Amino acid sequence: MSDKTVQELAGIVGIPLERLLEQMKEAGIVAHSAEDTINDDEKMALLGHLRKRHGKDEETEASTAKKVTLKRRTVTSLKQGTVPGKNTKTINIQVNKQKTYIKREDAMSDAEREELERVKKDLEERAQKQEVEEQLHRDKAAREKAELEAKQAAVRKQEEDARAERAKKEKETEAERHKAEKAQRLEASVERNAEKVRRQAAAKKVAAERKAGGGAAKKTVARKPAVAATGKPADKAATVHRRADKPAGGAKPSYGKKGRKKGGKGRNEQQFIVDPNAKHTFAMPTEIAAKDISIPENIIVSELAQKMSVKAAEVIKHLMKLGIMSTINQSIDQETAVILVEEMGHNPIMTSEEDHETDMLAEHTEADERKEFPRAPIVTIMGHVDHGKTSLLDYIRETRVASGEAGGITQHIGAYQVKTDHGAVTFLDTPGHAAFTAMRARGADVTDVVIVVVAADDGVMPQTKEAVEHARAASVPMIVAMNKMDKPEANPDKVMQELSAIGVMPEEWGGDVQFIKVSAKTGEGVNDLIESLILQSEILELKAPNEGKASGLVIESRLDKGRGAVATVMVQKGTLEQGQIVLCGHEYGRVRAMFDENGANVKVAGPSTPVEILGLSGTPNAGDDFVVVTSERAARDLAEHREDRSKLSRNAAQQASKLEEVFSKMAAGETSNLNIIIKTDVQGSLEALRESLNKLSTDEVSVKVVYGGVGGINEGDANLALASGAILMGFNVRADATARKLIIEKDIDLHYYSVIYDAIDEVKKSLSGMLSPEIKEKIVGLAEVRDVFRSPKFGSIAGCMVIDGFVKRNLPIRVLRENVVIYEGQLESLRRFKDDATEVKMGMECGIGVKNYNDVKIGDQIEVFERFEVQREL
Ligand SMILES: Nc1nc2c(ncn2[C@@H]2O[C@H](COP(=O)(O)OP(=O)(O)OP(=O)(O)O)[C@@H](O)[C@H]2O)c(=O)[nH]1
Repeated sequence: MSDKTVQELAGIVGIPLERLLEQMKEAGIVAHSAEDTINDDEKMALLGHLRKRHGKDEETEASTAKKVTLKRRTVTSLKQGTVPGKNTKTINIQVNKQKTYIKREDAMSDAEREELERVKKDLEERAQKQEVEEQLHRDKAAREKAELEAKQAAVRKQEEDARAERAKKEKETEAERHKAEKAQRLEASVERNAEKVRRQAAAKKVAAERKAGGGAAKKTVARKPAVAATGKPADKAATVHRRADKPAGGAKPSYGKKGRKKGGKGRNEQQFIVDPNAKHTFAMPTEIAAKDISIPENIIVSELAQKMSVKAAEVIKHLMKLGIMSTINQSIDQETAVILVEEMGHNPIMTSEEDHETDMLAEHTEADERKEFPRAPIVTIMGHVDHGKTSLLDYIRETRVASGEAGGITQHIGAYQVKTDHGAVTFLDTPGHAAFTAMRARGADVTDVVIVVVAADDGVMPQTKEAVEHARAASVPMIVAMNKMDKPEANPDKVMQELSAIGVMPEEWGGDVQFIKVSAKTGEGVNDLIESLILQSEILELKAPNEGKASGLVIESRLDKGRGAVATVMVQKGTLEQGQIVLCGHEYGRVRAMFDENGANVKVAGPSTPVEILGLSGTPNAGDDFVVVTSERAARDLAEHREDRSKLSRNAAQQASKLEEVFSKMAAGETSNLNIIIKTDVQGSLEALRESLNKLSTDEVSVKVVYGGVGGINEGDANLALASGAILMGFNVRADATARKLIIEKDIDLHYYSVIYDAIDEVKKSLSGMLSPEIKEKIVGLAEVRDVFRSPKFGSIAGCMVIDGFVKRNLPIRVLRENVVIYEGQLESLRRFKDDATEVKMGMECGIGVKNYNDVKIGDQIEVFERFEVQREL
């Protein structure tokens, strides 16, 4: 190692010159400037000093071995000799090995050592610095924590103070409220007592006056001074009135003998201030207090009035303002009621009857949180006429049911269950689309799977397509049964082709519909069909709870002589037990007895089981739901509620057309809708007219026959025309007297026709705005046939009474029987008391001879009319 200047050493070690000089100074090495040299000893001395300063002992350091020498000696023996075991010589061979390990440090160059030292020192300094920093950090954290805790304590204290303050205030307010209430009560009590005193005084006065008037005046008058003489009552009266700041005499007449007695008994009267001038007044409310009025789907006018605390007449008046004529017992729909309630300054709250019913039902039925288990599929068979639906059902029933159940089939009910090795299948024995759609129309989707039966010898027919459509519309999976496979002409491929053409793709062709070849005659494939049904139900994962109260649907019902109402129900959930109370649509009752499809008495029925039940109050409709409820009373209430609801909705439906019409007319204008009511003499004309008129609808105008019927026009027809804003058309029929009155009164548009073409032509022209001058008929008079005479000259002569207008000779007439035109012709003779007459007025009798008509009868009417031309206005 060579000597180096301080400057060079500082460069090597990598520390500032000043610092090195300082450290050298501390180590006792004399060096003043950068140019001073520093030898090896001095360097070592400096290093030793630095180590010492950093807590390391030079000696210890020095004492640690810098070199380690390992020595090993091995001795081996070698035997020498010709004959083994004799004259042998052993030679020992010793091998000495020595290995010296030198500590790496010692092997370092000075520069490297210095470098190492420098790094060490640097690390040490950094560690020191870090320690100081950490200490500072710890101090800071401790300070912050203390501060935070202090703050939290302050906040807690503040909160506690606020709470205490609030509690104090509440206590005070409560005390004040109590005080105020007490004061109020006291005041009210004072007022009540004062009122009592006033009333008593007044009553006494009246009594005294009456007595005075009835001869007892003397006595009363005589008593007065006596009372005054005692001083007592007078004093009391004086006390009372003194307090009221009124002269004592004011109350004098009120105190007779009785008054004194009373005064003596009850001291209350003296304690209160009485103002005889005070009057009990009633201030009329000046504003309507808006109420929340709950409005169901339909509400009776009187009920609505009651809810708003007004008279029904008031409600009717407001309805009139809205253009609605109603009576007190009429039901109005929710929409109208809402408008009305708002008009009358209240807040309408719409409620749904369904919600109400659901709430009512929920109280008495089972909440649906029950555990579900797999159930049997419910199957409907559909298909074209004569394709074998009934035969297939019969085959299944006969083979399965008869073999499985003792006693065979004794009874036929609308559904039955067959048991198979793989599980049960329930068949709805109502083949055909009508039953299926009728159930669906009632919202009863009871079917899980549809079997579409197609005769393999016949192929896809119109009703097959319809069946497919129905199954699709109901989103029910289908299985195709290709029936009559026993027939030689059976062609299943054709069936598959035809069905796939309408989108029913067989599984074997890559579709999702199972096609099964069966024969209802031989039974071939029926097992496969049932198995595929079971498979389908497994795919559908049909499940239902089989415990708890039952619910389901009515399949059919009938009235049986001796047994009363009999309903076949399908249990969908839970278990139905004999003796339970059921609600079935609008009917209810205790299940007196239950029978299965074989007529065997059963006590319980689980999901997918059809049973016949006895004990209902009436026959429910197919598709009605049934539920088991807790009590007969609840069942009756619910049944009545449902009955009311349906009545109300029937009423409302009748009215809805009227209301709708009012609004739609306002919104769409007069020409957008042409409603027509037609009455005809025969059904054939009605259908022809209805069809032709409905076809006249265009994009701009919709022609709608809102009602059509056979027979004369009656009051109901006129009312309906009024309600629906419809025109009335009589085809060879006439309006009766009451209808006529209403028609005239309400200015209803009535048209009579005798030729269908005329009716259609007129409507068509009026729609296209091409109205030609109109030939109008005016009925000028009406005579009623009271007697019929035979005249050799004129044939039958009708002895009539003119009941309306006048009858004039030479005018055309019509003969009406029960308001239906039976003859149209000419008046041939008109006589009054054997004299010819030109005109006979209302209220007079006359004899009418009708040209070429001899069939007139008592009770007929003879209508006299005239024709004239009217220029149409567009
Ligand atoms: N050969 C043969 N004839 C069958 C088969 N299935 C039904 N038939 C006959 O086909 C005819 C019609 O059968 P139904 O069961 O009445 O047919 P359906 O579809 O119920 O007829 P509707 O009730 O009128 O719609 C009857 O004469 C049955 O005997 C079958 O698999 N093979």
